Amino acid sequence: MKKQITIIGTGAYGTCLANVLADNGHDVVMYGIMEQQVDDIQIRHQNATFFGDLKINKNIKATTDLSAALAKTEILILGVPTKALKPVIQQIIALLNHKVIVVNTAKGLEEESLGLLSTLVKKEFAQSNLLETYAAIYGPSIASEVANRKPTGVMMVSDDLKVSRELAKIFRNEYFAVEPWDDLAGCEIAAALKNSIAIGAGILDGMEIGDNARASLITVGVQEMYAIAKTFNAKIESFLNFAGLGDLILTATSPKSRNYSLGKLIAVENNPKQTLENHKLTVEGVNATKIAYNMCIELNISSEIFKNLYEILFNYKRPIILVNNFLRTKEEKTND
Ligand SMILES: NC(=O)C1=CN([C@@H]2O[C@H](COP(=O)(O)OP(=O)(O)OC[C@H]3O[C@@H](n4cnc5c(N)ncnc54)[C@H](OP(=O)(O)O)[C@@H]3O)[C@@H](O)[C@H]2O)C=CC1
Ligand SMILES: O=C(CO)COP(=O)(O)O
Repeated sequence: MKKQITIIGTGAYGTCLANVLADNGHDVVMYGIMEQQVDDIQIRHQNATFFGDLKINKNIKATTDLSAALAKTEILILGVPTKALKPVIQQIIALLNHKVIVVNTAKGLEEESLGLLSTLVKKEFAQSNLLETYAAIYGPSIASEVANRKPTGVMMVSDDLKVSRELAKIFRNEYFAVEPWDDLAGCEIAAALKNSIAIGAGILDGMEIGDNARASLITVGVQEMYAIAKTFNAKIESFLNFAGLGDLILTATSPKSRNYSLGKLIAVENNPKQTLENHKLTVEGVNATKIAYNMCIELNISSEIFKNLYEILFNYKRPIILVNNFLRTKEEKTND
């Protein structure tokens, strides 16, 4: 059945999901703050900021009027980065007058409470009684490939598998495979922390340390990610599926990933402070590293990758420290 879907944010991922959903015959309206991007989508059926002259589905509507964008919505997709979630939700609640299903796309964690984004979103909606269901979409899905209708596998995750199944049907098509799942904590932590590991992989590749080293870093990385996730009762199966392994492999190996690319640049320029100050793209892994580092301290988890990445990204230590330390296993440290 045709759904009324609103996408908040006219960024790369919001736009490619709008394309998937419009291809599936749903009514899609995008809300954006950049007039030029909104006009590009509404009038020229493209989003040149992210996808050059690629034409997107001409039925996608776009507006800078949030109230109009929310008027008929049944499914609200949050397509903004983690740091914008809270203010955006507050704006939405002030204008919304009926219940909605919320699907989050942001890959991050909550800094203040060292907690999950699902908890943050549900808490923000709690007083309003406007949240019907919360779900999130995770998996290896570089936006430009999805926009070009290249085969992609993702997971639709909520607390209730039945709800995930219903939502997955709305998104699924011949190029966009959507697997329903019910482990929000596991998928959220995997989705957020793979971005940090991708920065680490980029650093190693920028220093031309080798393929063995990259594979080893990814392996130790997934162990550190899962050690944190276990404390949230995450399921190992989440880490063996698109949200975990799939997205980690993609983001930690593809030059199309902004996290991986930032890591590479940090290594090549060898001046983390300057590289980070000059970098303007959305790179969720920087803040995720700070949160993971603090989680590890709080939860008493040993972590060479998050610790050394934190030193590089926040104390501007030289990237070589990651190379020197990431293979210092727990066993070795016990024998020190
Ligand atoms: N790109 C990808 O391949 C994928 C991204 N994701 C995740 O999706 C999330 C969004 O990423 P992505 O789309 O790539 O990011 P982009 O930087 O491409 O887009 C983010 C969009 O959100 C807009 N925005 C920011 N703040 C607000 C606000 N307060 N109100 C309305 N719009 C706002 C930005 O506008 P402005 O430019 O004006 O700031 C921009 O248009 C991230 O968490 C990312 O990790 C998930 C899967 C794949
Ligand atoms: O999450 C992504 C792909 O699944 C996008 O990764 P980047 O944010 O590193 O570009």
